[in-house]
Amino acid sequence: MNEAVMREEVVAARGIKVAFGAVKALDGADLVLRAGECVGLVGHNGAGKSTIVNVINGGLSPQEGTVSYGGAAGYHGIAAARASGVRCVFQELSLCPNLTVTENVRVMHGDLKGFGWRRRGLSLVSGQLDEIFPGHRIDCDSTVEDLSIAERQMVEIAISFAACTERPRLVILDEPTSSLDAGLAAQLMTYVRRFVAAGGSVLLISHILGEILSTCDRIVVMKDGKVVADRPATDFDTRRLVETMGSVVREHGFQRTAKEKAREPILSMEARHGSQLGLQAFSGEIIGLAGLGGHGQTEALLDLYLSANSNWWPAREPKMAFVAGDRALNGTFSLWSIRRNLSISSLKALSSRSMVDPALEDGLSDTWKKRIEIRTPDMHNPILSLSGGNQQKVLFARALATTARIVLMDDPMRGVDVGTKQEVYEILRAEAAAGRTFIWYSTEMDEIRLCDRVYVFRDGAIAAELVGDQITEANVLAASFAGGEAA
Ligand SMILES: Nc1ncnc2c1ncn2[C@@H]1O[C@H](COP(=O)(O)OP(=O)(O)OP(=O)(O)O)[C@@H](O)[C@H]1O
Repeated sequence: MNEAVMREEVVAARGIKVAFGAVKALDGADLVLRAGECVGLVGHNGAGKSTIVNVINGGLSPQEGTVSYGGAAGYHGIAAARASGVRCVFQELSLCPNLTVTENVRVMHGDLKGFGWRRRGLSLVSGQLDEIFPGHRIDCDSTVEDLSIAERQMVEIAISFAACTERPRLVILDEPTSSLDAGLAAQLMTYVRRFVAAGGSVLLISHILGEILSTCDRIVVMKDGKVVADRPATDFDTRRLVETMGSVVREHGFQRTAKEKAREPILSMEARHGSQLGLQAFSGEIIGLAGLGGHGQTEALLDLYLSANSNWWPAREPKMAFVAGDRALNGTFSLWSIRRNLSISSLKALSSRSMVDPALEDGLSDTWKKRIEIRTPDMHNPILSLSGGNQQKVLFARALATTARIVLMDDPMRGVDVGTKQEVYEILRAEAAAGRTFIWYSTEMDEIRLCDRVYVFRDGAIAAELVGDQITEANVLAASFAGGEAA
């Protein structure tokens, strides 16, 4: 018997079937997690990853199959999972926005009670934050809605790993680094390895294949509700992983454009916060905003957007479209259908005599459903019936479907699978070649490398402008830290 099989079973889900109406979210999936291992779970958007997490977490009862905790089949549910030491950091963050960080610890840890709980909760979460993200600057007395999306993600991760009366045995991390910059993501992965070395178990779900390959001991690949591979991580490299997921690795032979300077910029932002550098965008360029997360990139995008649009009366033909990064907060209309979520920014083009033409609206939604493969049987279904990555695709389609000449993107690829990302990159290239301009904040270096020109942000200001071959990870990192010199 090999070592993995001998290790103690923390959770085992076998033969799991879950259907939502006509959609078979899980179609006989197996997933076994053991102590002392980090398992990577990958698959295309809608493959069933979050659904199997909900089953393991006890929040969803399967129509068929069994779930056992600690090797003993028995009661299944949230309480059983919790009692077995299962904790989960959800893709759609679940902190209460109107409570402080410490009060959220109290909500998540029912055993934190009695006199002095606030003081104990504060030291629990701040200690855990220090351990996972040394050097973080989160004030645990602040209200969650005042934190950035990255800080909220960090807090939720810290609360899940924190041991109040009992240590967690299995922590499920569903897209934990989607809002973290490379430095914070690396800190988290280092901590995950420490937790696993001490006997803990981690299930890591991510579309960033590099972190799966470098952090996990075993990788499980899902496709259309089934597990199609379950092997040691050493059996995979990026290409094999992508192919097992059912996508094809494409080489990007993008030709960077050198269009600037000769013409008038179509957009500019003055230098700020003591920097000498402002931002200029020319027609047909893809401009990247890089740097450590939370250093003013999102604020710069919002300022650019508000410089051309009213924030209370939407223009009928806006000059700029905006793809929001925090889809739950300011991206999706959660009570609307997928189709309405997609068409909302194109109403003028879809209207005749001031009335929206349903046939045109259906045409638009069918076109984009095919173009970026929105996985749903019916675009009239509610937006929340989509998996997270598919919701993000709808936000993308909403912006690209407009006639806006400039598209601002606030780290828009969060949770989008690798196959779709490649499709979207090609759409961006084609649209840029046709004259559209993209200003793209991304926390992923692979995306920053696809840009024609990059502005690196530091402390709210532009610290460096990199063009063409200057766009390297080393130069971005050097400019991201005070005293660093980009080559
Ligand atoms: N509450 C629901 N109602 C209807 N369909 C649902 C519901 N939840 C999930 N689904 C469907 O089940 C399938 C699996 O979704 P799931 O969220 O598990 O995918 P995923 O692999 O986590 O995707 P992603 O990478 O985008 O997060 C999808 O087709 C999704 O649309």
